Amino acid sequence: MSKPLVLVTADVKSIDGFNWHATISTYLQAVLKGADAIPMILPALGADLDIDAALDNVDGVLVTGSRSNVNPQLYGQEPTEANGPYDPDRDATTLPLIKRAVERGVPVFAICRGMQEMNVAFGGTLLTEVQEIAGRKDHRPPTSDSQDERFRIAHTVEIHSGGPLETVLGEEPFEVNSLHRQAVGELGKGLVIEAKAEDGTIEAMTIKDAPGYVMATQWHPEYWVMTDGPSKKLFSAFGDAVRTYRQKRLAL
Ligand SMILES: N[C@@H](CCC(=O)NCCCC(=O)O)C(=O)O
Repeated sequence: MSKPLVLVTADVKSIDGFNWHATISTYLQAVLKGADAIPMILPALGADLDIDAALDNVDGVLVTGSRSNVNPQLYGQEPTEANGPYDPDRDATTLPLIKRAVERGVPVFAICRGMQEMNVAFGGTLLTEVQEIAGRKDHRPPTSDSQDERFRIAHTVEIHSGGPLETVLGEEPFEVNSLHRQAVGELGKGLVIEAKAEDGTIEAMTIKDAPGYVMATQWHPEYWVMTDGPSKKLFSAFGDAVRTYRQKRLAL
């Protein structure tokens, strides 16, 4: 069978006076090598993009992380300069993309900002500056020029029993990296917690009764996908889901 195609979401970056639609190559490499699929960057063209037409031709969606934050207006709060940077074109693309992909049963894997977007897309809220909330730990990366250092293993995650994450990774707690200052607050409609950090931060989610595979992690399995067991298993499970979806899609 030919290789499955996976849409990878893009950030909008201003470079040399132009808007570029880009993502970090570790996400693309993880789709290519960890899921054995072809990554295709979906530009953040918002309402100009026909999301259903894009989804008609693919087998999965990877919603990437990003330093920008989801605009709080999208979950009923006020934007502030301190809470930024924002990326309105990305928000206008990823929120409808996630919603439609989940509704249609297209496999979705959402990472970090991607998981936060999934929660907002289904009506949930986000907490901001988690490190300032009583009882919470600092989930931000260290300041370093070394990405290996920034994506270092940072804390333990405990898996909720009986869910799809336990099916993929087993029941034992495991270690993850951590590069965020926001976190899931009130859960969106249908969202189910799959894992938490020791300080109660929601670390993984799926969606109850979704017609297709859905997984979201607050940590970054793409970064260590070639060397870390749980990261490998997560991308391999996503790859299996997109291959199964492709078989069905091409048989129609
Ligand atoms: N901005 C949000 C989402 C965090 C996220 O996706 N982080 C990826 C950052 C990658 C990097 O810093 O290189 C938040 O802060 O919670």
